[in-house]
Order: sequence, then C-alpha cells, then structure tokens
Amino acid sequence: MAQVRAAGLNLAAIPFPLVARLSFMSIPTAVAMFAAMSYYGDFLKAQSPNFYDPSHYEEFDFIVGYPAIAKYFFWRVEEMPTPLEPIPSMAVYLQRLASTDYQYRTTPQNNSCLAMDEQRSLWPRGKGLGGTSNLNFMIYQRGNPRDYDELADITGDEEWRYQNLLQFFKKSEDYHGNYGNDKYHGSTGPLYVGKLKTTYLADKFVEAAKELGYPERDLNSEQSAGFSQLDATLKDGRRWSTYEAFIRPIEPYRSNLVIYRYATVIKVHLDRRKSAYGVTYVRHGMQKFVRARREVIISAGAVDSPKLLLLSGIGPRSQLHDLGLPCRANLPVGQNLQDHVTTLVGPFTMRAKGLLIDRDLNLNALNAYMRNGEGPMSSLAGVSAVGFITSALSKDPKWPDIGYFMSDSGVHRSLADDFTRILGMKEGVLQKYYGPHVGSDANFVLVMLGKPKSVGELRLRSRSPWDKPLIDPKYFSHPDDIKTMKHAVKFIVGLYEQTKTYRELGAKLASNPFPGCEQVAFKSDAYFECYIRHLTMTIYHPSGTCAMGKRRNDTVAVVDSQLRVLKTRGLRVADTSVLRFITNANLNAPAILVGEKAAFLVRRHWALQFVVCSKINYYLLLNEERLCFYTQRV
Ligand SMILES: Cc1cc2nc3c(=O)[nH]c(=O)nc-3n(C[C@H](O)[C@H](O)[C@H](O)COP(=O)(O)OP(=O)(O)OC[C@H]3O[C@@H](n4cnc5c(N)ncnc54)[C@H](O)[C@@H]3O)c2cc1C
Repeated sequence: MAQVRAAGLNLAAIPFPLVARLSFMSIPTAVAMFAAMSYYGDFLKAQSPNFYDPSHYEEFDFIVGYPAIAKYFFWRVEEMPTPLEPIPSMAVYLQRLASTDYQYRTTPQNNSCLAMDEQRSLWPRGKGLGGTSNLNFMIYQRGNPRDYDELADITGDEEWRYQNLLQFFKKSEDYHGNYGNDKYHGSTGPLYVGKLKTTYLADKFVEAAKELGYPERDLNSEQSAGFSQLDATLKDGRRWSTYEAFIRPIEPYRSNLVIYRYATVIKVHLDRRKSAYGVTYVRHGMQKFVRARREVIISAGAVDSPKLLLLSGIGPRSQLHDLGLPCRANLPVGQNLQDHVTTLVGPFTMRAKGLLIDRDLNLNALNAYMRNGEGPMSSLAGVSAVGFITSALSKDPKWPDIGYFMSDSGVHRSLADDFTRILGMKEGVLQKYYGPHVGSDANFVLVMLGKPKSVGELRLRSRSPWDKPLIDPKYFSHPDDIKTMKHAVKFIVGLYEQTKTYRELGAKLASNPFPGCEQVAFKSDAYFECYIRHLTMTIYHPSGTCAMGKRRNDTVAVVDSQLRVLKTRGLRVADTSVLRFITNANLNAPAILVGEKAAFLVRRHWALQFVVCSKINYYLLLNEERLCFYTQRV
C-alpha cells in the first residue's frame, strides 16, 4: 500500500463500486466455493470401510450438539466457517446463502409484517461450527438480572439467580470493552469481548440520551435504563464466534474430543425406560448410529432443538399423533416460542459524517482493515451504540423492556435492495421509502421490544427431518406489545428531533410516509402503529421452545433447572430454547451462559457419579465400569 501511495495514487479516490462492490457481487460465489471445498475435504476424510458399513457404530461418553461444553464430545455441524465470516462488514451478506444459513421463514403473520413478502419474517440461523454466532452482528449484551432471577423463581433453583450466574458470564469472558469492572467482567475466559475500533456518531447518541436523563452506563453489569457505546465479540476487527473462542483453540489437542462435521442428527433414541442411548445422524449421504454411554446433550438452537425432540417422539401427544409419530414423552415442546420483535426507524438524516458505504468503502478502508482491523470494514453494519428504557407497562421500573441499537450507516445506493433481500420484503417498498435520501448521512435505530408478551409456537411440518418446521411467533398477538412498541418509537423520534445534541446536527426523521401508511396523519399515533405493523422485523432471537421449569405441575416446562428433559433420562438441552422468559437483550451472551452452566452441571453430576461408581465398581462389581455408567444416568 505504501508503494501505491508513493506512486501518487489517492486510495480514497478509488471508490467502492470499483473495488469492494465487485467483491460483494461475488460473495455468494466465494462462500459457495469455500463451502464446496470444505465439504469435499471432509468427505474425503470420512472415507473408510467402516463409514460404508451400516452395522458399524461408534460409542462415546457424551454426544453433544454444540460447543461451550468442552469435554469428551462427538459433534455435529454443517459447514466450516468461510474466510469471509470473520469480517464484520460481511455479516449482512452471509444471510440467505445455502451454505451459511438454514433460511427459515415464519408462517404468514396476522396484522404484522405487512411490508414483507407473504407477511412472513425471515429467520436466518447459522450453520457451521459456531452456529448462529458465525453470522450474527456480534453485539454483546447479557440482559437484565431479573431475566435470570425469574428462572430461579419459577424453578425454585437459586443457582439460576443472576448473582449466582455472574461467575459463568465472567468465566467465559476476556473483557476489553468500554467499561472495565472486575465485579462484573472476567479477563481470563476464551470469549473476547472488545470495543469497536472505529465509531462515527455513537457518542452523539449517548450524549442526546443524557439530555433526557438517561446515564451512560455499563449495560452488561446490572442493566437498568441507560445508554452506552457497544461492546462486541470482536477482536482486532475480527468476529469472535463461539467456534473461534471455545473450539478452535482446543480442537487439535483434545484426544477425547471427536468432531464430526456435516453430520445432521435426525433422531434421539430412547430405550424402554425412556433413557437416551444414542442418536441417528446423516453424514455425506450415510445414515449412521452413535451410542452414548452417559448422556445426549442437544444444542441445536431454539428452532432445531425442539424439532429434533419432536422427531424423536418428545412433544405434545396430539401433534405427534396427527403426524403418525409415537409419543414417548408428552411435553409442551415448541409451545413457548418467544422472539424480540423489532422495527427499524429511520433514516434520521443529519449534517454529521457517519459511515456512507458508497463514499467510505474504498482502498483506504481495505488498507485500514488489513493493517489494524479498523475502519468501515470493521463496522457492524454501523451499529455502535445501544440503549434501554423502561415503559409504563414494564413489570418493574428497574427492568427495562425496550432496547435501541443505533446504526450510523447512512443511506447508500444499494441499501434498499440489500434490506429487501435480507428481510424478505416486498419489492419496491424500501426503494420508494429510502429513495429520496440516497447519499445522505443518517442514523437508523433498531427498536426492540425487550420483554414481549406475545407467545408463539413451533410445530413439525411433517415427519421428514429435512422439512423446515412451521414457525409462528404470533407477533403482536398480545395487545400490550404494540402499545409498548409505539411508545418506544415515539421516544426515539423525540430523541432525534428534540434534543439539543441532534438539533445542532439538523437531525430529522424522513419526511415521506412509509409506503402503505400514506393515508394516516404523519407521525400520529396511528401512523407509528401502521409503520410498526408494516416494517415488523425480528432481531433474530427465538427462544423458549424447550422451556425450563419445575419438574412437576408445570404445563410449560420441557426441561428442569438441570436442563434435563422431563419424563426421560440421559437427555439434556443446552441452548436458548431453554430460556423460558426471553432476556432483555441480544441472545448470544445468554446462549454462552447456558453452555457454561450446562458444562458445569454435567461435570458436577458425573464427577460425583464417578467417585461413587468407582468405589462400587472397585469393591463390589469387579471393576465393571460400564455397568455403573449405564445404571447411573441423569
Ligand atoms: C442475523 C443474526 C444476527 C444476530 N445478531 C446478534 C448479535 O449481534 N448479538 C447477539 O447477542 N445475538 C445475535 N443474534 C442471536 C444469537 O447469535 C443467537 O441467539 C445465538 O447464537 C443462538 O445460539 P444457540 O446455541 O442457541 O443456537 P445456534 O447458534 O443456532 O447453534 C445451533 C447449532 O446446532 C446446529 N444444528 C442445528 N440442527 C442440527 C441437527 N439436526 N443436527 C446437528 N446439528 C444441528 C447448527 O448448525 C448450529 O451449529 C443474531 C442472530 C442472527 C440470525
């Protein structure tokens, strides 16, 4: 680069369309190429006579669906991360690609998602080791302490109280974020949490909120109403996925860890005592069985974990019978689906330089990223600040129920097309709405309903493991949700149009009405409701589909507080599906917390068993270790 500059070339003048745009066009091709290489590499590795012998099976102590629980494991997952995934600005381009995204869609929504194609919401879920952390936006938020205290209250298990979980948040963390405080943050864990190296207008957002009485604070300590700059799972401008943090460093050295890539589990097997003894999976076209000596731990996420339980005969009896599946355990699997419904408010145009891709993504940007992991390419789609406020409908004034994520990425030329693609919108809607503002510096704010009261459901579409499930989040089915969202949207418009900080920058919400809401008085209550019901989005946080609860007399519970699937043995679930109440924030940190907690529970259980068993074995059973393991299931 230095030579290029010396040769008199102005890198900043070489514009986006010429360099980055070309490569963006070919992102799907590049991703598909990496995916194919990785697939065939793994296919060749799998070749052995045993692989083609249907009667051959392997045996492991634990069969696990996903990371964090790093001990003796067999594994699944589809693809290897591609080299593009670590680059933050690539995040939006990883959705809707067959090799990185499961590409789920909800059923058509009632009176919401009106601007979306068929009134459906797209639900991307990440493939590959690292799962959805391979394509998420890397925002690190733990949620509110009361989100976890609720779990302790409902299960009667004090271990789920935030104060007792804090050690697990800290254990996973290597914190280098905006607000160091040893009481809340760890520095020796594998998960790097850092701050953004390049921000544009994040400080203005925090400053304006202060004018309205909202302090700047570390929202990852004792979350209460306030605003802050972003902490992110990002190291030197590189995505720090759960694979990067928890698996990659140990994979080559753990002789007791076996990872099978490209293996899709299609059934968990229960014996006559309803004890899980293995799984069937499909890998490179071969259907194989693998036996678990101790436990099967499912960690396929809030969509696929319930799907797998249902396919295995664990779920609502009538639903399973309708599909001709025998019911082995009648449990409300898939019934407590919760998601953070969201809308995107903006553009708030202003006279302040934010990130404008057409202008700022040039060879200089590439240079800055390659050298120091900074600049526009390290940006999380411009998201750089976050805030939480409490509405009048919240259970507790110290328990915010609305979240904001501010992006200072302005209206670039392809914005409407990009959003139309990743959100699955009707063609022309965003083109019409954003069209007059193309080329403007602006902010957008994702407004999130942090504690939604609407509850949806997930069901099997058919008995085939290859069919996508029916997902119905039932957005705004509870009347409080739309009221809270309207309040949330009006607050943020006020923040931009009434605070001194933003008035000085001439900030103003786009003055053309959202297509479909032209008939309603602009900025009236009815207008904002219309806006929200049209631009209804997910912020991609499905949860609660295998809800945690009491072992008895609990009509919502699927797992207990030890994450054990009720009415079965030797089977746990460990992912966001166990969160009975959605946490008031993004779900990556809570997912990792569940993983850490599950690892602790598994270790504690088997350490105790091991001591007791080894004594019994030694003195009574002539060292028949297996007998002991088989009889001591969780
Ligand atoms: C576009 C997007 C942006 C997001 N942004 C953020 C953000 O900025 N911050 C944040 O905190 N959260 C964010 N999230 C949410 C967050 O990343 C997820 O909630 C979290 O990663 C979920 O973790 P999980 O372990 O529950 O599931 P997943 O990460 O989805 O893991 C499930 C794993 O199981 C595998 N699997 C599925 N089915 C099977 C099967 N049958 N057999 C074997 N394996 C299977 C999958 O391949 C995957 O590897 C975002 C999500 C999306 C989609």
